[in-house]
Amino acid sequence: MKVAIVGATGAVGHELMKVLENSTLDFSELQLYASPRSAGLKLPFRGQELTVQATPEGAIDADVILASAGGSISKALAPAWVAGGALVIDNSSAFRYDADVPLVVPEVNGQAALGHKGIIANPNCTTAIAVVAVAPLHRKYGVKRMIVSTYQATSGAGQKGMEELLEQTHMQLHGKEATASVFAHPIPFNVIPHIDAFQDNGYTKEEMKVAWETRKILGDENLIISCTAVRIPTLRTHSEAITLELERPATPDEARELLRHTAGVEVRDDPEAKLYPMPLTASGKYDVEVGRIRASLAFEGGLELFVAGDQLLKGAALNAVQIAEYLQAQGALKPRAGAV
Ligand SMILES: NC(=O)C1=CN([C@@H]2O[C@H](COP(=O)(O)OP(=O)(O)OC[C@H]3O[C@@H](n4cnc5c(N)ncnc54)[C@H](OP(=O)(O)O)[C@@H]3O)[C@@H](O)[C@H]2O)C=CC1
Ligand SMILES: N[C@@H](CC(=O)OP(=O)(O)O)C(=O)O
Repeated sequence: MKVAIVGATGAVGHELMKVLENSTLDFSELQLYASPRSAGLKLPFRGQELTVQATPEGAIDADVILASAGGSISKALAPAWVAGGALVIDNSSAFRYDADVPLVVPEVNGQAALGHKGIIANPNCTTAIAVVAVAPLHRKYGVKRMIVSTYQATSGAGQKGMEELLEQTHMQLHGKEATASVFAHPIPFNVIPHIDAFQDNGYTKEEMKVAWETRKILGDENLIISCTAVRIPTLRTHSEAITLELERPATPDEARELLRHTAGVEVRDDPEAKLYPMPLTASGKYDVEVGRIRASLAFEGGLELFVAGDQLLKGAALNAVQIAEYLQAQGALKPRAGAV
């Protein structure tokens, strides 16, 4: 089984290599691709040095391609990768809303990927983190309405997002004015309620992705979802305050018990002991932290929660590798016929 990463030098690509290093996925070869400027760069993997290649225009000799070079690259090249026989697990938003492309979080709807050839889409990071916690509650209590406020790290905008936070913080601490380039305004000591483009309805595209993609993953087009997405000056991990109106009432204890037995979730919920989800503790972790679980004052029988998930992991690299691991474990991932 040959695996390729396209976008290996980026923020998600870096995490893909780390996750693959410790993955149970059975593969014999890893190929790394990025833009021509990175060609020749050597990156360590399992005690070896792998050379980054410029991404070719056509097919890639790999069985699984983990794509994380942005939507325009995926849109332009994924059809050729699929024509070459590869299964493409795409981190970009290019194909997420196509009816014939499954949008997958393995713990929630892994079966949607079974028997599928071609492209499998990895969800938006904010959405993936939220659904890990919300899916079991939806299954048991029926979510009617979901209101989300996000606190999103700068690495959501890639490597250059983290660099802008660090450089601008240094400048501001030295009394120099910081000019925004990646973000709409200077990010240090600030919060910016603007992620991705504003839509005609006044929401941003990031906010609408949470609504569109949560409905697709949970398979429930009736779910009412409203999100406010905010960029904050942290390096990694997205946090989210989530309010749920439920069809059948749930107590915080019942929700805690259910979430304690949910794959991909770590219940971190002991306010007296100052234990709750935070980027400081969730960064680098595979599980999504869930805490501050309490009865909602806004919706009778509903719940309030706070989640923190490393969006470079569960929101991107980890989820993509977990899709491949899941398919292999189900016997649904095989080398291409005739491949050498
Ligand atoms: N950051 C996040 O939290 C999340 C990101 N995603 C998605 O993952 C994708 C990657 O994001 P991220 O890692 O953050 O971005 P980065 O900007 O950090 O990395 C981009 C990667 O794409 C490569 N690349 C750029 N242009 C080309 C090109 N013309 N041909 C081939 N490769 C190219 C870059 O190579 P080089 O270094 O050579 O320029 C680099 O490896 C995006 O689609 C993003 O939307 C999804 C979920 C979460
Ligand atoms: N938009 C997210 C990261 C991201 O790349 O999302 P998407 O894969 O939906 O484009 C953020 O800025 O935090």
